Amino acid sequence: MASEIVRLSRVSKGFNDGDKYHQVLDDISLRLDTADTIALTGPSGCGKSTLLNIIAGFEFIKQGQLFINSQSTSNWQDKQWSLFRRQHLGMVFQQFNLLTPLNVKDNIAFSLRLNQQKWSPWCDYLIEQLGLAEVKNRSVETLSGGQQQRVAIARALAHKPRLLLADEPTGNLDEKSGQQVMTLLSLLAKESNTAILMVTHSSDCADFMKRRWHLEHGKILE
Ligand SMILES: Nc1ncnc2c1ncn2[C@@H]1O[C@H](COP(=O)(O)OP(=O)(O)OP(=O)(O)O)[C@@H](O)[C@H]1O
Repeated sequence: MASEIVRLSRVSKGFNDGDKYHQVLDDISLRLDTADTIALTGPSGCGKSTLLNIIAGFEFIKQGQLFINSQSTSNWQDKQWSLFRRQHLGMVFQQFNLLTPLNVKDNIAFSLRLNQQKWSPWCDYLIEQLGLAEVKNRSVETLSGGQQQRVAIARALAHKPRLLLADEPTGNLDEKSGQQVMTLLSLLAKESNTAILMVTHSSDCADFMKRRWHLEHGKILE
């Protein structure tokens, strides 16, 4: 049965822009469950990354409430946020944030170690499915952009997180590679029982997700 992973209740968020206040999210309520895969769309600058950053605990809210795994995060300190990120969250952001001197396997193993987890057959499966078997011992800095993107996906899914937050995960790929990555991402997330919230500007990529949230003028339309 689907259970709640993330719930926002009447959340507003804005930033000071010189002497003006720029409202980005306006009284938003939404809920994301275990079985969800959601494409987050909307024009540039509408607040998509801000919403992801709030859910990951990188941006804080003063108005409204954020619940993670049905617990209010209002009093969470850094320690609780980092525990949540390590145990339950996978992230693929526009900059892959890979550890460039390390090889593919060590990049994945490093993030597992942070969570006291060991290499498992699932990790070998991810490497194989994502077409990285032949380059697994190569330093990630010698890989192409598309290969690095796939390493970032493998690393994000290695600990079978409850939720994957992805910000334009196919942004640097050509259309065909983008479609391949989306097919794999959807398949692997399903196998690891991981929900997805994915920012995308591509309607084709959005079609891989079951639901769509469109963010505009601070509001979400489903
Ligand atoms: N830390 C910050 N300080 C000030 N303004 C910010 C901050 N973060 C985001 N903003 C502003 O909030 C608005 C929303 O930014 P955000 O990056 O969330 O948009 P986006 O929808 O992800 O854009 P894009 O599709 O271009 O990546 C923008 O006007 C941006 O300048």
